[in-house]
Amino acid sequence: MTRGAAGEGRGVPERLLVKVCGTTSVHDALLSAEAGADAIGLIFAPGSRRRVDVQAARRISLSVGAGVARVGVFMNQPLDEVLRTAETARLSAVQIHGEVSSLYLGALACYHPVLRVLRPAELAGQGTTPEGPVTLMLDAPNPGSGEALDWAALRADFPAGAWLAGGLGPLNVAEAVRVLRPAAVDAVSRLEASPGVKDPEQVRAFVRAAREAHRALQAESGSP
Ligand SMILES: O=C(O)c1ccccc1NCC(=O)[C@H](O)[C@H](O)COP(=O)(O)O
Repeated sequence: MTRGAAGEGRGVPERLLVKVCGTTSVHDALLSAEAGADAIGLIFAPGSRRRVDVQAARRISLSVGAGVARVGVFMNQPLDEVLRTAETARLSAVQIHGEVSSLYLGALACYHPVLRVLRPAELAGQGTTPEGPVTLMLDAPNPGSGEALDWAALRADFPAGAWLAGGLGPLNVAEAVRVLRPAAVDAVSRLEASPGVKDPEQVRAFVRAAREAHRALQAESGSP
């Protein structure tokens, strides 16, 4: 991955990962996998309309196999709950929202790759997302709300190597990729027919638009 200081002369990442979040069924997991997604998100955060139970998540994870990353999404949940869920649901990474300590993140990172979610107001001064098991991810203040961020305003502070979420969909992902050059894009609301149920056309169009945008950036910059 090409990295650099936040904002300054950011390169084009070698790969753009695409994550389709809020998967609640084997049917939708296979749809995302067939559309070419690199990762699916399984939400365990309390109160989410897309929350999935651990046994259903396990069936979903096993259905897509090792070729698609299974990211468990948690919000202010105890460490032992996250670790037990990750094991039972066969997660390959955990995404952590909310107020947690660096000790908590460090302990989790001993066992699983961690996506640490930040809101726009927390971005300043983060620098580059660190090499290693904790990767930064920018999301809207109200996750899963479909609210898009002001990418141009965040450009100077967006850490190289970070993931991007927040109101992304087939119609705007190309612009977000062009402005912020994230290492990965993640979406849920704009890919749904109803909460927790995917719209196949939107999922396919999102993956396609993200890939095309990344290819165009690579071509422009002369990267292979
Ligand atoms: O989607 C939810 O219901 C949710 C609830 C609580 C914590 C996280 C949640 N979603 C996490 C995601 O990774 C979403 O894909 C991300 O917030 C983007 O959502 P959207 O803006 O709706 O595309």
